[in-house]
Amino acid sequence: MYKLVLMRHGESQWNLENRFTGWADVDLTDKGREEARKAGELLKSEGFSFDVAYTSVLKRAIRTLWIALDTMDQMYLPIVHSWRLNERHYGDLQGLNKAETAAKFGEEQVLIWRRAYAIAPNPMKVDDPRFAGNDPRYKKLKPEEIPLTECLKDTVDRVIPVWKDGIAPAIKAGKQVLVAAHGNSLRALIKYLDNLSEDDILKVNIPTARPLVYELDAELRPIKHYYLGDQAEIEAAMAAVANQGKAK
Ligand SMILES: O=C(O)[C@@H](CO)OP(=O)(O)O
Repeated sequence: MYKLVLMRHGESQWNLENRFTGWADVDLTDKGREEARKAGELLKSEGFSFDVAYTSVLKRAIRTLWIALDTMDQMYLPIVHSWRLNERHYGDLQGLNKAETAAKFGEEQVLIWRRAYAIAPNPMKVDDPRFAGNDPRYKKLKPEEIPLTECLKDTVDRVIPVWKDGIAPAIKAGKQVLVAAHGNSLRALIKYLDNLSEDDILKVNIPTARPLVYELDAELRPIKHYYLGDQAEIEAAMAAVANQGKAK
């Protein structure tokens, strides 16, 4: 039996401000840093120790990983950064307030933009200053790999190669892997691992900086999964994520 730990980043500035984030490179709040520290404490107290970590190229996930590894006294770990683990690109919505968008376009429309499997928000324009093609960290990507918007299906398609070519072989080689990423890139991985239907993944909301343990069989099929920590707190944090798209 193998174990894999998935973790969303701690609270970011735009989580606090309730803004669509996607590929915007927003940092953690003080609370987010504290959440990452607590996650590291929890992992340490539960006896976890890792051999390699995977993360995105966005600082909220990277910093969460650094803080957790620092807390675990595992800063020496090799870290693989992959753009494929970035948050789902939110297209033209990036930067907008979720509640204000719900008040303007309706909660139902915002739920579609946030959680529909195959419907993406309107694309960003290539001459938009927010366009990732202008950012040096993406200069090695093929133009068609740089998103202007994504639905979760698009995110699944670009996350799976880093699973198949990086994370899965590392686990099979006996390495203990920690993945620090984002709400929707982790939902993409979870949809694939658990073979969830489009309806089932719609209801999955991932709380910030809560270690999610997957137990996997020899073929890396999930046996079970569970969050470490106070279950009532985790339930409340998941409900709070779901409610971010309400008009208030
Ligand atoms: O804004 C985002 O990029 C994501 C994660 O914070 O939000 P949501 O849960 O609305 O998909």
